[in-house]
Amino acid sequence: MKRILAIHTGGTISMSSHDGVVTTNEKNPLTYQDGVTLGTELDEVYPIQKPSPHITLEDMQHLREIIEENQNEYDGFVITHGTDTLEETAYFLDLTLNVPSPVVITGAMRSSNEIGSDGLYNYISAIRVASESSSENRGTLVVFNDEIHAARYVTKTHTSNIATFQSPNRGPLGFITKDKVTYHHELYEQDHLDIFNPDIKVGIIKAYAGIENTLFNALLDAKYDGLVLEALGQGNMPPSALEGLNACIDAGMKIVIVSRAFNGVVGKYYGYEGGGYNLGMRGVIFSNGQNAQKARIALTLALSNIDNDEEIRAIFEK
Ligand SMILES: NC(=O)C[C@H](N)C(=O)O
Repeated sequence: MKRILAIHTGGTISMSSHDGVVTTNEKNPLTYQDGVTLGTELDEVYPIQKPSPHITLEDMQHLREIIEENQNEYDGFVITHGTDTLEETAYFLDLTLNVPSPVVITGAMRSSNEIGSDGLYNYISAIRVASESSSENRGTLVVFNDEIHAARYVTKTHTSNIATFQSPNRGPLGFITKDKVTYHHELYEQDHLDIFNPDIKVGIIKAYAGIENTLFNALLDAKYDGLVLEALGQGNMPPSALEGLNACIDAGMKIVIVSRAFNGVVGKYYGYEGGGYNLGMRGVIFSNGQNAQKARIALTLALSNIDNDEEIRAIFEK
């Protein structure tokens, strides 16, 4: 029998709806007493009880430590989590953990007492995935609505639909049916970034037509170490913000560019003022496959661990 540790952290999966308003419960009502019917010995702990917009990088580090401390006692780990920042926690754990056992995160879009609540179903699916030997050495997995996604690529795509978690450009790693768990993608090579330095500050700025320098100057004044820039299209910026952006580059702030567009790649493509080619020639890093919030997790950890520019670049430019 596989030994599974479920770590509950809060989120809608632990909440209830009253007169149409979803509220937190002081005590998480989520539990599954019948692990044995899934062929598991299930232990449940409740170290955090927060809606996921309240989750911090320190909470993510705490979850990592719980898993590392218990890695010899359990064969797999399940985390239940709010969906708003679930992908950030999943990616933080994916980058920092170095354990072969499955680590599976899930949550719910409908709270515990709503009709069609997806919480218990997703939880049981996550326990099943965490109990499978084929889930080992795959990094952190996100299980939702019968699909298994890689932490690196998955994102929340809908504010309320239960099929919200998708991996744009990639698709799921596998799926869950009534009788089995199936993977149709092979393992992918994971980065491992051991140290989390809570003093590293990385912000996100989203580009828009006519964006001003002020946002960049604010990060500069607050001495941010890094910036993830959600640029336009294939990685271009309006000229109106170039003075601020260049001041950040000159000050040594590490800049990673992702796109405001949902699909496709960024890179040194356009040679006009503010175009990606020109920005690339100034040394910015282009990130493909990660959205801004996940590039921020990766850049925070990269700056915590590495002081070599090319090694940092290699984390993103795969
Ligand atoms: N579905 C959810 O869990 C959303 C909720 N606001 C949370 O992330 O905590």
